[in-house]
Amino acid sequence: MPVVANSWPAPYAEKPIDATVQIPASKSLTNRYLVLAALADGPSRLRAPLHSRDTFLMVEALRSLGARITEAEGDGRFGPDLLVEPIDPARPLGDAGVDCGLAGTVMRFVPPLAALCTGDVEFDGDPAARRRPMSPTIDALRQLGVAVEDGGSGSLPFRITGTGSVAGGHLAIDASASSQFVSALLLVGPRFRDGLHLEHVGERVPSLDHIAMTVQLLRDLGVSVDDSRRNHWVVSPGPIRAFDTRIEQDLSNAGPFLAAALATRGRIRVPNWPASTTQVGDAWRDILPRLGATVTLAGGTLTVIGGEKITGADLADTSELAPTAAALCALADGESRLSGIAHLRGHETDRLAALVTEINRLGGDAEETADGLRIRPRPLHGGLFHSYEDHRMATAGAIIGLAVRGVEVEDIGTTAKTMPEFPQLWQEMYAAAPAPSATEG
Ligand SMILES: O=C(O)C1=C[C@@H](OP(=O)(O)O)[C@@H](O)[C@H](O)C1
Ligand SMILES: C=C(OP(=O)(O)O)C(=O)O
Repeated sequence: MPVVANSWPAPYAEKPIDATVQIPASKSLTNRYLVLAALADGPSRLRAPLHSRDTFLMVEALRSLGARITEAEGDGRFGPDLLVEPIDPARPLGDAGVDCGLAGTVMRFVPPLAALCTGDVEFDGDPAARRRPMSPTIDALRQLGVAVEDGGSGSLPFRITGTGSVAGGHLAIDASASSQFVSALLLVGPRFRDGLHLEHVGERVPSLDHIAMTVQLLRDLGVSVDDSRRNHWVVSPGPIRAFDTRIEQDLSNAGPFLAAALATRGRIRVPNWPASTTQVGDAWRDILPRLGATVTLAGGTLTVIGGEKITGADLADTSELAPTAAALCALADGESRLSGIAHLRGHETDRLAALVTEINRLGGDAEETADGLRIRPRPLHGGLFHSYEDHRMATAGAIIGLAVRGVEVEDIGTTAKTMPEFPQLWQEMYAAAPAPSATEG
């Protein structure tokens, strides 16, 4: 029986798990392609896209700005394809409202798009969304001559009044709190009259891989982007080509499943691993061997085999992979340092504080550093792992629960943000493990 309401007893693996898993599509790719389709020069199709809370919120946001989005039967295991007819910036909006939920991609990517429309758009989100950094977006739009009413808060909620066009040109922002401030403006930049020369001023920009993904997608759709100068991005004005594309599975969300190989000394296979990709989750191929796993990519299948033990490691710039990596480090037999992730304090929750609190609650030894975490080995025990409305905290708890008896994860349903199927897929993976023998456990 669960120890508290709304808690999920994490499956504990008596034996090594040996399973093949299929992961739903990438949130970052799906939501970028949705925005690009809404701005494209004709109708587009997303094949096998992600269907999760964050993509649902994006679809609804784009519909409220006038995009027509419908479903069509496809061959994806996790839901239908999406057909998108672009927005017409000249068509006046009625009273439009955008619910951002807790989705960074919605709260950062949609406002510049609303600025291109004609009319008022009200933005709000979950209570936790009001705590996420937004002022670079608000400042950027004002620099571009767009009216934004935020009551002086610099955060959600706010209202944008679009006039149907944005001149664009040079724009300086501080994107040190999130790469999404850069990606958001680049995605819309080709539709500004003069294009966009975006300059970052401030501490270093985090999650650069996500900006590289944005640049690559724009180029793939015929947009000229010059990113040859550090902290400068120049986007030429011009059309965004309509497309018909298949969305890769989410390699970041593959992480918790791959981690199961390390946590249980097992073996996990993920087929259809892309041969080349812009997803940050491809970095699992570098990270997991440093934690003691053997990783091979052959015939399009990534295979991860857990070692006898998880080794500690120094891992830099793990971005959204950090909570998964931290869960493994909490199970390691050596010290680990995760650096370059100070900005995780502004994610779904303050992830550095949350990880330290929850790992230590289970008996672990984790502490915050200026820009990350230090985790030392100490035996863990069962208990309640809080998820803070954060999908990656919930999956971190599930990973620890594989190796530590009696872990319960509070609100596993929060995984619906990017992977509503998580509890089912986790159970399927677990059920694929050899049954425990009568003499053990
Ligand atoms: O553009 C994107 O799709 C994302 C960018 C990153 O944001 P930050 O730069 O805030 O880390 C990442 O952590 C987030 O999960 C998704
Ligand atoms: C930081 C994340 O999400 P968001 O897109 O809401 O920023 C994440 O998924 O780890």
